[in-house]
Amino acid sequence: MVSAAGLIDRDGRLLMCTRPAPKDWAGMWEFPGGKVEAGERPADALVRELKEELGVETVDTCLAPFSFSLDPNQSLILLLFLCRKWSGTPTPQEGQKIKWVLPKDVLDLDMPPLDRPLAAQVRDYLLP
Ligand SMILES: Nc1nc2c([nH]c(=O)n2[C@@H]2O[C@H](COP(=O)(O)OP(=O)(O)OP(=O)(O)O)[C@@H](O)[C@H]2O)c(=O)[nH]1
Repeated sequence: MVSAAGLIDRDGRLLMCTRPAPKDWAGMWEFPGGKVEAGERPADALVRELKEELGVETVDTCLAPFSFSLDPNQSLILLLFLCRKWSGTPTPQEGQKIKWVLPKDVLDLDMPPLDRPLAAQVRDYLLP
């Protein structure tokens, strides 16, 4: 199971990150996050990953469950939370690129297959 975050800034933009090599889907744009470890709660995993990957701090009550995506074998579950409150400025900690993207532009990015339907849902949710 993987937890990922749609970080939304005050202008309603989404933070997207590239996957650094040699990870799978390297160079593609994804939601920040990572694998939930054994015995870990999904929201706690995401709090940990956001600190590790971006140096931002948040708490589980600021992570709103939004949607999920499944691979064809249903062996990977990608849980997407939305988050509007954190402290610190997102700064790449693992060599990834990051950028703030307007919802209308998010589907223009090259992204892993599980992310595309989630990105479409977030876009529709955020667009007026
Ligand atoms: N973090 C993240 N992982 C995603 C997304 N979409 C997606 O298919 N994945 C997949 O979820 C899996 C776990 O992601 P990850 O590699 O970021 O996990 P991690 O940071 O714990 O990795 P590690 O094994 O290097 O410690 C990968 O197979 C990755 O391809 C996404 O938007 N964000």
